[in-house]
Amino acid sequence: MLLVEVAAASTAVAATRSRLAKRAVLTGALRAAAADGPETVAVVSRYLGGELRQRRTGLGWRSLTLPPAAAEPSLDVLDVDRTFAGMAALSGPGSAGARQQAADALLRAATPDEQRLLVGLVTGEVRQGALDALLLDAVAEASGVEAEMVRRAAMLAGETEAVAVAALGAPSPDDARLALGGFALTVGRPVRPMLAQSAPDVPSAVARLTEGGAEVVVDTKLDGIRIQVHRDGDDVRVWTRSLDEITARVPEVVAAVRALPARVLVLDGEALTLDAEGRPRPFQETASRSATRDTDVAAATALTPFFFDVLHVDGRDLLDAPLHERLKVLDAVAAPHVVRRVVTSDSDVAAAHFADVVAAGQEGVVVKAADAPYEAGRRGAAWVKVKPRHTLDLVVLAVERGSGRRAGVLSNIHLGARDPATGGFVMLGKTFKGMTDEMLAWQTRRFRELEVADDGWTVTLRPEQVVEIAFDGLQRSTRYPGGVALRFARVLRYRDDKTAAEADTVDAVRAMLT
Ligand SMILES: Nc1ncnc2c1ncn2[C@@H]1O[C@H](COP(=O)(O)OP(=O)(O)OP(=O)(O)O)[C@@H](O)[C@H]1O
Repeated sequence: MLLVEVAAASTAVAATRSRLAKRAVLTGALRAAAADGPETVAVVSRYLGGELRQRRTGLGWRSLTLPPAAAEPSLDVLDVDRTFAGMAALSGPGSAGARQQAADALLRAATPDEQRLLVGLVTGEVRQGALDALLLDAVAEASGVEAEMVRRAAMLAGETEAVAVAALGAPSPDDARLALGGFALTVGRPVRPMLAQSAPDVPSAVARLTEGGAEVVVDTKLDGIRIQVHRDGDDVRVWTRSLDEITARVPEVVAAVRALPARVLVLDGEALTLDAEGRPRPFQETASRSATRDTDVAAATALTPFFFDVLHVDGRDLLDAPLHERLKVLDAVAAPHVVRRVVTSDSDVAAAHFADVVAAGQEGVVVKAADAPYEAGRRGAAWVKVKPRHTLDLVVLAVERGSGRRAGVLSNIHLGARDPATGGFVMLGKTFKGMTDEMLAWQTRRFRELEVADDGWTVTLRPEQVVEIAFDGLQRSTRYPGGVALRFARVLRYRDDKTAAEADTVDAVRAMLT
């Protein structure tokens, strides 16, 4: 299959706002790929989702200067994939130059449309969560199976490519169903974590879940890093929320799980650093601890794992078991490391637990439907988080140079919410508050990597860096284009475990304006 067909599909998807039209284009492209065989489906499903198959190519987007484009399309998708694989495999002296040459040759052979696609793939610009969801629907349509089956398989596989290959490679819809049914939870292969919706306070969270007097689980929300731990005998591996493996960096988590009384286990939880009294230390410490490879720092700030869910134990898959059953198993296998919770249908009891945990320095609670299964990868209705302070995950659109004490660093950041209607971002305000010296140094480096323009005062960025912002309230605004602005916005932390596609939307922000 020619790359130009994928480029045309990608342009057509971006050009329409209709989900149906987008899905039809993706379905057509996937069918064309399927006619060429599984290798082509593998590459095309990645490219349509906006990413390369290679996690890292070593190519920096800044080094991509566009040579003149080719007049006629000639590139085959499999050749393009091989070229990127070659670049990724280069190492040692001279590899940067060789990579550059290979990129230049590839871009020279590409038409303008193809160049746009290739640059988008290298920079990650076209990648979006919404696109992945659409792509899965297109896989379902192209293979004639139910969308729900495809989604479930993708969550269990932790990726779309393998699922597209399995579904589209099957000779009939029944065979495709069979192939998709084969994606089970596999110990050693992480699944996408279940996510939570939010509610402004405990009574509304409880009310959402207790219709008919049902009980809810009110779990302590710990402010650490999400961990998914798989154990198979003595082999223990740990992944983050974004499914990056961090096993080597968290030996204390590995040791704690090895000491539990089960041979095979998949646990979901949070790791954090505690002080001598057992109160959580500031999140920044947990974050820098889990990112470091420095053994001195690691020894000084040990991480403690806490678990709030179990997905598998000794041959038994628990994804479809109701939460109350999973928690019984969790208590039996992970007792010393289980998150504190109450089970109730009484909103006052839930609110009292919330007050207790916040007083103890924890972040809030997650209220969960006791009878719900584990919905891997879904921000479903069964988990609702409540925090005492307002926060939003926004995207940094630009940054201004600091002055005075901050001369020489990039300081005041422009904050944007995602606008699903346009695929762009809407500015909600600026802030230079809440940044530690360490954060200022980090962001000055980071924002230079994302720079697209610099007028001498403001540096415009590629909208990729997610930042978690605390604020005191919202106000209507004529100054900002979304009609809404943040009051007293301050930086809590940079979120490297989230992509811009996962940032909060301007609609969600407007809905908070009451
Ligand atoms: N007891 C708990 N149950 C579920 N999630 C918990 C719990 N304690 C802490 N968490 C964290 O809260 C998050 C749930 O919120 P959500 O799914 O919206 O993810 P998030 O966007 O990373 O949230 P946040 O920024 O609020 O931590 C989980 O990803 C997990 O890291």
